[in-house]
Amino acid sequence: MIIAVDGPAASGKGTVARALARHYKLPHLDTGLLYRAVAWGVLQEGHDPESETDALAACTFEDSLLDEPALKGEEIGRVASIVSAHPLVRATLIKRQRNFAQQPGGAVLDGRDIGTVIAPEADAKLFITATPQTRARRRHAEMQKAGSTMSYDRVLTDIRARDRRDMMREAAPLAQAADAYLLDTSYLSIDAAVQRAIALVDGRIKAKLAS
Ligand SMILES: Nc1ncnc2c1ncn2[C@@H]1O[C@H](COP(=O)(O)OP(=O)(O)O)[C@@H](O)[C@H]1O
Ligand SMILES: Nc1ccn([C@@H]2O[C@H](COP(=O)(O)OP(=O)(O)O)[C@@H](O)[C@H]2O)c(=O)n1
Repeated sequence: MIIAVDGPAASGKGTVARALARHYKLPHLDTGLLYRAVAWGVLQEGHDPESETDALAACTFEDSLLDEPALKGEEIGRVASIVSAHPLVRATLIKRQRNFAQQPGGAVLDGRDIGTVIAPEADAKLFITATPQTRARRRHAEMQKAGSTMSYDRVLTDIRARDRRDMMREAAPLAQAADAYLLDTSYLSIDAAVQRAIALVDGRIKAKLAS
């Protein structure tokens, strides 16, 4: 079974995807980490994220880089959204994601284009969302815990800028697949969001078995 989980920054898609993977005993891939790894490589070299050639040169990296805690930073997320708009960067990272999705037994993947491009054949697709203010509050709390002093207003501005960039780009923009369930987590606790996601996936499995 392949489960595709997409959505904007700090919507809770990673939290839901990890919980689904645990529940259905499936491997999970946070595909945002791949773009973050490219961003990391570009910054390490002092290269320009707006340059497709520079970004492409950072697409070859060891899997171990994905465990690097520094990839989680907000600045890396911002640069990831710049490098991820380059079509050749996306094309280079596609195979890795498709191989993961198509492994025997299935997988859960979360990102921006899983239901639309990476695994359009997924058995269940969720599009997780929340208001920009809710997402900024969550990201701000996370950052404060990690020692950041960035203001809530700045986090909100950055989230809106990232939404715009991810939705407006030509290559695989952030979009809800036509057959994805929309799950708005703005007013749901983590537990409630996870229970709702499991119910939606169970419903999809039952419908598939019955058809
Ligand atoms: N429904 C929710 N209610 C409150 N906090 C949440 C909820 N879902 C996720 N969070 C918190 O918000 C932050 C961002 O969640 P995460 O799953 O990493 O988002 P994403 O993967 O979409 O960027 C985390 O600190 C997470 O614990
Ligand atoms: N499948 C994906 C995943 C991430 N990305 C890009 O990578 C950036 C970082 O993604 P992420 O999922 O790690 O970011 P958060 O939602 O966790 O903040 C996003 O802003 C997207 O521009 C993408 O283009 N396609």
